[in-house]
Amino acid sequence: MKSFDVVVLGGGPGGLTAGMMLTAMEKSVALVQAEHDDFGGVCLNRGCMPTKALLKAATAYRYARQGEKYGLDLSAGPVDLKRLRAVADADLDKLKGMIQGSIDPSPVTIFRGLGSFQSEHEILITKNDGSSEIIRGEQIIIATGSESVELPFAPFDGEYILSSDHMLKNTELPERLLIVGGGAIGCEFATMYHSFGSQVTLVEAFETLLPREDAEAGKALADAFENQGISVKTGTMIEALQVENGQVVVKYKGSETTEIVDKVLVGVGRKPMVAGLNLDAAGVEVEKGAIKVSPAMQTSVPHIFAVGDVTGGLMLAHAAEKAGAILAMNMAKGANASLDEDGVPRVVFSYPEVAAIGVSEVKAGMKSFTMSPVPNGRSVVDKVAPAFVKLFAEEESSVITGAIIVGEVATEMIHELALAVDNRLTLEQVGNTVHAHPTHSTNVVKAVHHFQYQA
Ligand SMILES: Cc1cc2nc3c(=O)[nH]c(=O)nc-3n(C[C@H](O)[C@H](O)[C@H](O)COP(=O)(O)OP(=O)(O)OC[C@H]3O[C@@H](n4cnc5c(N)ncnc54)[C@H](O)[C@@H]3O)c2cc1C
Ligand SMILES: NC(=O)c1ccc[n+]([C@@H]2O[C@H](COP(=O)([O-])OP(=O)(O)OC[C@H]3O[C@@H](n4cnc5c(N)ncnc54)[C@H](O)[C@@H]3O)[C@@H](O)[C@H]2O)c1
Repeated sequence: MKSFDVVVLGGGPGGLTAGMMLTAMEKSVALVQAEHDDFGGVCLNRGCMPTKALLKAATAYRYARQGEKYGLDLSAGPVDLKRLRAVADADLDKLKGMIQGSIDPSPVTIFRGLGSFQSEHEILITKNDGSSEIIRGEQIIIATGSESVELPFAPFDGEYILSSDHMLKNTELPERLLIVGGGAIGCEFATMYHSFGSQVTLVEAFETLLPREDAEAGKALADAFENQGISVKTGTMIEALQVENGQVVVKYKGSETTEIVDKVLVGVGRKPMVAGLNLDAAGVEVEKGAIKVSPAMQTSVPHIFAVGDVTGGLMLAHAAEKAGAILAMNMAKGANASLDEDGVPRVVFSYPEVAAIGVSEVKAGMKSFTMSPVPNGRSVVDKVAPAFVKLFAEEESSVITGAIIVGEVATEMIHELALAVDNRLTLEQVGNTVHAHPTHSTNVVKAVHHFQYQA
């Protein structure tokens, strides 16, 4: 039986980062990746990157259709999703090549297949062709990611009731698309398909979109969506989705009216990928569907660790990657460091974009300030809505503890506030920093100044 210092299950941002760092620190590492994805995990194969490639096409298409606004005569024919997907695939191939380029020269040992526990040190790897082998790890990292959650009354069928995985393979533009769930997936796909020309209805159970974020920002996003023509139904639950004659009949809870759509995307969250791991064979405990870990990512079995989406919490690629790096250092140096989730930016690539850092509500000893969106030079010539900026700070010290921005390039703008939160910078320090003209970021400094001088 082949034996390694560390066996890593899952080659997404969390597992790949941890595995490659441990290899660089001269551990013998086996990286086990299921055959249905290439290295890069959900993020590269069916998450962050294909969605962002298609959202870029959506932005280009939106600009082309609004050429007149800029004094341009542009013509935009209908969208061919097959062609867009082929372009996105070429991007993904480049990115996969870059990952492979870092794996190839490294001494890491690759296994392709599904890993599962045989005992607390042994992993069975089963390939699609049925062949299998068992390897041993002195230590083991579980980094198997997550999978889409289904609606109990309407399981995925891949044709009408779709997960984000299905939606990314879809090559037909639905005339009417219902999206269930106003989280990151719902808002990004609403932007994508609305831009491509579908009639989109976005349904969220809570009263605001992105309900884990600040409610005012969620409302600002919903208003922007409504102004564009996306139908947003917050505080709304669906009772039934019935496929009839090639369409889906949508029945809302507490209402007699029904709606007919062509396809439904269900984006109601993701759950840790623990199925099939045979965790009982190793005695690894699960809590609320996620692998139970200490802040330093140790499971209930001391030599087994878990990182990324499979641990629940923030399901973000950069969080998994950073946690993977911390875990690798912990394992190599016997340390106990943990990921500070307050320092992880949370961004949504909708139109407008939403980006947040740190706290999302006023806690004891804190104050907040919401700046009404004020047009500036950049927003006027770009012909876009000015950024909504909300800031949170400690009452006494004025140290910035959180921020949320809704607007053009918010996902880039957030990083100065991430630096502020991470380094306990004050409103004064950020306010004294000269911001280039004309940029959207001048609204951040304007918000800081208003916050400093408010009554
Ligand atoms: C549509 C969509 C868009 C997203 N967009 C963004 C974004 O823009 N920004 C962002 O930060 N995050 C985004 N995310 C979330 C991001 O993809 C995840 O948070 C991130 O990929 C988690 O990394 P991970 O390493 O924990 O797991 P994953 O990336 O899920 O990787 C785990 C890998 O392990 C493999 N695996 C599973 N079980 C086994 C097994 N038994 N044996 C071997 N291999 C196994 C899986 O096939 C997978 O390839 C998006 C997610 C989705 C679904
Ligand atoms: N840009 C990004 O970083 C990005 C993009 C896409 C996905 N992701 C990650 O992927 C994960 C999954 O995304 P997601 O959007 O599916 O999950 P999510 O948890 O972000 O949002 C799901 C939403 O669905 C709502 N919901 C749940 N059940 C519902 C129901 N029956 N009817 C109506 N609404 C319902 C919830 O209230 C919630 O607002 C998230 O952790 C997210 O962070 C990140």
